[in-house]
Amino acid sequence: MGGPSGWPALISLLLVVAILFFCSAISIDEARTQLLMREKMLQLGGQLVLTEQEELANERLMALKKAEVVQAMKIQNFPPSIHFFQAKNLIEKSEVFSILKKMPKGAALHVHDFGILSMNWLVKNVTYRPHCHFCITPKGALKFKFAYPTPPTPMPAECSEWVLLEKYRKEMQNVTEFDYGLLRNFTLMTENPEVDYANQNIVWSKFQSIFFTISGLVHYAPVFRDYIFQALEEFYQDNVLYLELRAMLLPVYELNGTIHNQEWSVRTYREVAYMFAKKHPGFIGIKLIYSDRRLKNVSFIMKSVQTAMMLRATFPRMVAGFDLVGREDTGHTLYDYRKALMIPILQGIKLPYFFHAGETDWQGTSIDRNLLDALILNSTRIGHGFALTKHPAVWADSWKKNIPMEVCPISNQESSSEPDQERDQMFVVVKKPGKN
Ligand SMILES: O=c1[nH]cnc2c1ncn2[C@@H]1O[C@H](CO)[C@@H](O)[C@H]1O
Repeated sequence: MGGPSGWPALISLLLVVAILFFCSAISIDEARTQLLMREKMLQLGGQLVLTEQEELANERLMALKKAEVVQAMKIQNFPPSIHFFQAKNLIEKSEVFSILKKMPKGAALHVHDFGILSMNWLVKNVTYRPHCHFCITPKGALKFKFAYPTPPTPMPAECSEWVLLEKYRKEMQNVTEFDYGLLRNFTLMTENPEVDYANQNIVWSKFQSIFFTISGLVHYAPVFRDYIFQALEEFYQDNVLYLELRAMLLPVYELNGTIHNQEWSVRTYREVAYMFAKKHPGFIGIKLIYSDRRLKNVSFIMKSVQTAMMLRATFPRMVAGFDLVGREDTGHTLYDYRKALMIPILQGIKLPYFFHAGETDWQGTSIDRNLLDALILNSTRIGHGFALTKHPAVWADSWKKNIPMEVCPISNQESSSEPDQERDQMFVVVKKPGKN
């Protein structure tokens, strides 16, 4: 009997269904909003409360960022997901980057003495100074030396005869091309990183040869001063107001061959930073983390630890502590050096450590255990540390002990053969253990 009398029932049934449908739709939206809110709170900086003005600035920045992401999706080319050497040009064109460049950074806490400025300055400024000589080692590496008169020819096993660069350039047809060639010798930059740096041995070997090559330029006393000043200038342009530098304090030389000691170098860093601060409002200063190479035998490292203690006692406001640098995978472990690294504590002297540790993919090896020893030796901070994700106990304790990780995804990408792996681990490391 489904006559007209059945209509109201049908209509109410439909109404119930419609209400149920909309209710569940609303609850889906609500649930999503809630989840999104929770995730936002868990994000880095998610609990920051912005002022009205900051909110406005954030909205503008996020709008620009979204536009860049949309564009990247369209052309399927997203700079953070490609190799830095290929992405650098794109990054430099980004409006978001130009804003980030101006924003206050505070401090740069992990930089190395030899890699703190644009290498083009070395080519265009330093190699054009008078008395600059070069020679070529049997392995094809360039070596530089400022000297007057031209130094005697080295042993053939060491280097070719010294060539005065000024004279060499005068006789050259294409100086621009030569200078570009120099620049290629001073940086890792290449168009095909995946091909040119097929494994980590190749990239680290080029990396070391760059430091070898520029060393003779940077350690010439008049250049050394200008080098520090120019580096601070470049950081200041990026709004970095304080730096802690890993410095090996290698001998600095004068034109007549006089060689300066490590105290001289620390004093020079101090003088230049002071002079720089006078001319640049807001600049705070620099500190040095005296560093030695983890290739050396334990007896040498014992001496370096003592040097670090001496330098810190002499320059307590300039020398922050000690670190070991160089490729972790092929170097000595912190455990190998335990006798040296325990010297300060056994003498009741405080020498803060800033160890590179966990800059390795080789899980379960003795190198991978560096993170354990960095923690046990109370490292003030840990350099890189991307292996931390494989050490939940160390991760938890370093969080408890307030030991920050100094992260640099671009460095990890450059020194790696699997560009994205370390970078992805890095993003996890900056979070609290066990959190997303
Ligand atoms: O990311 C790094 N990990 C370990 N050592 C490094 C890194 N970058 C530079 N150096 C090392 O620091 C010294 C110059 O101060 C160089 O020996 C170089 O190999």
